[in-house]
Amino acid sequence: MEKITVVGSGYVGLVSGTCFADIGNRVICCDVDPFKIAMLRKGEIPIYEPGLKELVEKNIEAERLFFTSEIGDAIEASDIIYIAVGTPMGESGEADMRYVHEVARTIGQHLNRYKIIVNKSTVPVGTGRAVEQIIKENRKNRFVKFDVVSNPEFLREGSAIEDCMNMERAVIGATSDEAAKRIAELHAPFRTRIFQTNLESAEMIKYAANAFLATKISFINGIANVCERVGADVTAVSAGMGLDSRIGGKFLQAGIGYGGSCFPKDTFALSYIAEEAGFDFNLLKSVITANDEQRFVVVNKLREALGSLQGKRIGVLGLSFKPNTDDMRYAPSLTIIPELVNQGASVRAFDPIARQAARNQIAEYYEDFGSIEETLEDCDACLILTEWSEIVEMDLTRVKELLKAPVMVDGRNCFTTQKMADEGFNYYSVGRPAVTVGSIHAVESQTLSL
Ligand SMILES: NC(=O)C1=CN([C@@H]2O[C@H](COP(=O)(O)OP(=O)(O)OC[C@H]3O[C@@H](n4cnc5c(N)ncnc54)[C@H](O)[C@@H]3O)[C@@H](O)[C@H]2O)C=CC1
Ligand SMILES: O=C(O)[C@H]1O[C@H](OP(=O)(O)OP(=O)(O)OC[C@H]2O[C@@H](n3ccc(=O)[nH]c3=O)[C@H](O)[C@@H]2O)[C@H](O)[C@@H](O)[C@@H]1O
Repeated sequence: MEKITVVGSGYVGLVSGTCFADIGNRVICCDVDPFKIAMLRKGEIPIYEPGLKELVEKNIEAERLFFTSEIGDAIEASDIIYIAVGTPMGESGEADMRYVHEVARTIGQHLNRYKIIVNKSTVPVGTGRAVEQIIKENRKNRFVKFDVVSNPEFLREGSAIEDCMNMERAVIGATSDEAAKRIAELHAPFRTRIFQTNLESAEMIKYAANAFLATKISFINGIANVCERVGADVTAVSAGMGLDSRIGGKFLQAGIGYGGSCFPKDTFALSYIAEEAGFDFNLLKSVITANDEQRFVVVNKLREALGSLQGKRIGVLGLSFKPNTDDMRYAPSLTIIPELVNQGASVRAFDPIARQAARNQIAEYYEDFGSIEETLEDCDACLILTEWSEIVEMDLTRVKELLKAPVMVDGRNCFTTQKMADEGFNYYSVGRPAVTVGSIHAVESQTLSL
């Protein structure tokens, strides 16, 4: 059993802190936001993440998980301090390090005995060393020792607990072998692979992994754009490519580009890091530009389907950047909906969970509805932006009755073209031939084992 304090009770701090408690440690999650802490103490969860509420409640009850805004006291009471505060995008695309540095100062001021300081936030190379320096400058007793470890987080929103409990690997970079060993042992109940390296490489692995995944997405979106023009089907192309184990089938889903709290900011941050280091990372810059442009693919398809958007009413289904989260950070809907309005359309929109979060950001651009039925009534077209299960499983016959004409633009390729042809839709998806009522469709692709 380790005594752990997690500083920052946002997405990562709360999920990882709860998971550390669940495997038998005593964990104090703290935050500068007193309202967040007050909510958490009552078992109320400030974010939408499947299974998190139950796990928090279980560990509060078991007296393994605690919440406080007395950060100094929490640090003094623990032996391992995780830093899990935000590193948002700064003005020039760089990671804004002010919160990490502030926490390092607080840790220095409360370093009452040996501690291991572990950085979980996504940070530029050199941050571990900077944290070490800040703690040294702020500690009251220069004989009190400490180590700094980089242990980046790889969870995904929407499947965060599953990702944490069954992590594919834990990356650990440390200033001492003993500290690395102790953090590796902390991960033993997760039965995961440990990859130990130096501080700098551990910090870089996180950016490299996110940038590579973002590259895969922009690449397949580029292939999708070619597929449409030459009569190929990107879902078949991804499936066929993915059968090669050197490529792998994951993160090859074409659509409206990546969003969320991390890929957009981390690709910018890595591009900035490269530039500062004297390397013009053109490939990564193109990934970012391609992603920005991909948003507008669905707007163009709506124009293709409807002629002009002037005076048209569009029913948008899904607002969050992906299903199973209410996170609206860099969600494609934030760009697409205002563009529809700029082009003269009026927008009605529905999201099963992110309604409030979306309203906080772009309320002036659309009318918000509580169901798919209300949203689509009398619309000229339906536009899918997030593949929530409610949306993928909706009754298409009913959708057709609600719309003025059976026009659907699908930014997430939720349905097969065959199904939409059978249902009688004019269906425009990403990287696949458009379906128009009465058109003939080829047999779906399949893998045969001989
Ligand atoms: N959200 C995600 O899915 C993932 C995020 N990450 C990385 O983890 C880090 C944290 O991300 P999120 O949890 O999404 O951020 P978040 O914005 O949800 O939470 C950050 C929390 O830190 C608190 N905070 C700020 N300054 C503080 C201070 N001085 N003392 C105590 N608390 C303080 C804030 O009040 C906030 O509650 C970022 O570097 C992010 O890139 C890594 C993997 C996944
Ligand atoms: O550093 C982070 O914060 C996290 O960023 C991503 O996780 P997350 O942003 O929660 O979500 P993903 O499932 O990776 O999806 C990101 C975006 O890419 C899009 N995407 C994903 C996969 C795909 O094939 N195609 C595609 O367009 C999604 O719709 C979404 O907008 C990474 O997957 C995590 O490993 C990482 O820890």
